[in-house]
Amino acid sequence: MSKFVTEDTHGSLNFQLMMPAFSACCEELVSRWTQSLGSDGWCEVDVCPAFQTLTGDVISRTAFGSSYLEGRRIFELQSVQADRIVAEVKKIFIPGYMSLPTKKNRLMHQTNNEIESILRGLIEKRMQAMQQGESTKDDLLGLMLESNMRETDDKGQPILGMTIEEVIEECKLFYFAGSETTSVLLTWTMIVLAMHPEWQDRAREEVLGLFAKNKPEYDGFSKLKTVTMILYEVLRLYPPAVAFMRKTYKEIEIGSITYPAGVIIELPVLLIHHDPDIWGSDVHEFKPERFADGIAKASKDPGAFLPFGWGPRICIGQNFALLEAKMAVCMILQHFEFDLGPTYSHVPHNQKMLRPMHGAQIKLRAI
Ligand code: HEM
Repeated sequence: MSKFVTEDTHGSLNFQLMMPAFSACCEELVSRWTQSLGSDGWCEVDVCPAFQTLTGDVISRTAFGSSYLEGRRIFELQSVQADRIVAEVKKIFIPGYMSLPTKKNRLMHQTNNEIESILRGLIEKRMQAMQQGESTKDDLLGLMLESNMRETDDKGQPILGMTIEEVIEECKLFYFAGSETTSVLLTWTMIVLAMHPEWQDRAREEVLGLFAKNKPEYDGFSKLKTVTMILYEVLRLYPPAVAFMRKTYKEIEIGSITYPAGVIIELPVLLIHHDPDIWGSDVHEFKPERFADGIAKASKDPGAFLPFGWGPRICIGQNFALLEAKMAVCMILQHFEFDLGPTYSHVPHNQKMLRPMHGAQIKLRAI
């Protein structure tokens, strides 16, 4: 469980302060794509890696402020590490195997050490700057360290605040949980809007009506009705996390079945999101209008929309992710119109997360 967000700092994240980080990263993306346009005004990009860079940069900037370039390396290493873990999970599970000194396990250990040493360096630098009164606490790292330093100041040692080890774990968790998920959401949004030009036009009309070609403002985001409906419908059809698991800690009855303690139960989000008894016979169609009156009224069961999980472990980054996604969608719609590339084939595939198996080739044209 995330210690940082569940204890005293919960709620002190000021999203408005994060808007410059969101818009700076999105501006870089728009400018990279603009530079790729050919003489005919079009370019084709695989948006999967482009959005991975974008969301990694966003976490980097919001977590580490001006040190975000150093944070980028952590993101690359975490991504490699996640691929290795997924490959291991697919094998037959032998208890204790991961601790054996195999070549792969040694490599994973080395990568982990590298990630931790970059984080430790960033943290030490920041702590020194904070002690000298030079640094702000506007980013996630600053907030976490402030919690750490406050407790060490008052009591001489970190009792209730976060220890450095916990800050490191928290940074790793944010990278892991926050960047791949949001990049997958953006990837499917581009694909679906390329497949449904009528919704692309409606969304662009809304964005231009609110912001014209200016930088999107925080206050305007709450007025984005069409874009919000589109993002929800994308999260319903293509939830990045297709399932989540829980372990019973005591005997429990669910439905008419009694489970003993220690049983792992999987909640199949993808299946629930595609159940015609809950969503209606048009369940497989892209119909953002089902969210016109909000999430609770979109289906027969108000609790059936689960892209961010549910209960005490629900995603703590959901507002962050939706704001980031809105910023990216708005800026892309302001600058480009887009179609599917000729090589795109629609094969949703669950590898770590629900992704397009053969990439997301999109043709863009500046407007
Ligand atoms: C579209 C984007 C996202 C999706 C679909 C998503 C989905 C989820 C889901 C399903 C869970 C619950 C897992 C479980 O119950 O076992 C979760 C947890 C979590 N998410 Fe997200 N997430 C997204 C973005 C983010 C972002 C941007 C951040 C951070 C900035 C983040 C941070 C976390 C953390 C720290 C947890 C663990 C919470 C805890 O256990 O206390 N997520 N996310």
